[in-house]
Amino acid sequence: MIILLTVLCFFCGSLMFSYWVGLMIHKNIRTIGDGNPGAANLWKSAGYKFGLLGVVLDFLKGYIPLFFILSATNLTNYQLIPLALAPIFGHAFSPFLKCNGGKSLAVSFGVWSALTDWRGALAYAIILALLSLLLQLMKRRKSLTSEEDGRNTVIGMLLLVLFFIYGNYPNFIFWIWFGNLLILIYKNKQSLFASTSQNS
Ligand SMILES: O=P(O)(O)OC[C@H](O)CO
Repeated sequence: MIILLTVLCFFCGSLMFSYWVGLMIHKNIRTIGDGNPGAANLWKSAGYKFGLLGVVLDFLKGYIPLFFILSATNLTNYQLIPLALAPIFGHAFSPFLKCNGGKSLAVSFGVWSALTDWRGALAYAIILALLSLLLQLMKRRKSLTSEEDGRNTVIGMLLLVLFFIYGNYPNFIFWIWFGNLLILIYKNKQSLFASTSQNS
């Protein structure tokens, strides 16, 4: 059953809603900004209404499968590890985009919301907001580059472990966190290793 559910979760994550919503309104978001097929580029190319739609859909494809699995099954903690990582992996390596999917930020929020009763996702959102604010103050400008956003995404996930340690979360949460971190590092590798001088 775990294999079947993992495949189902992977399939949910691989549904590239932001990209497809863009195509429906004749926008190829892969040609916008950093080319990521996520909600931010949908927002940039089609405005906030479509951007929010992309955020919600990409969030729900992580939240809904995990929510139902947690509600309807009695799987043990460690059995949840592949199930939780599958939607994140599905978005990052979507077969619908020839395994070249998105950065998996929105779907990660969905997964953590379901897994931690919103707490982990809220903590991650606060960490990201603080990191962005700090960088904006340091740089004395309003918007961050996509490289800076990418770096914040990874640093924020790294710092999220402090919340899980403080909250005495069980071990399997740390394995999911570690898998999520590795996927984010891989998907943001260009931002992480880009020269800072290029962006300043
Ligand atoms: O990480 P993704 O692919 O869900 O995209 C979300 C945002 O567009 C990233 O800034």
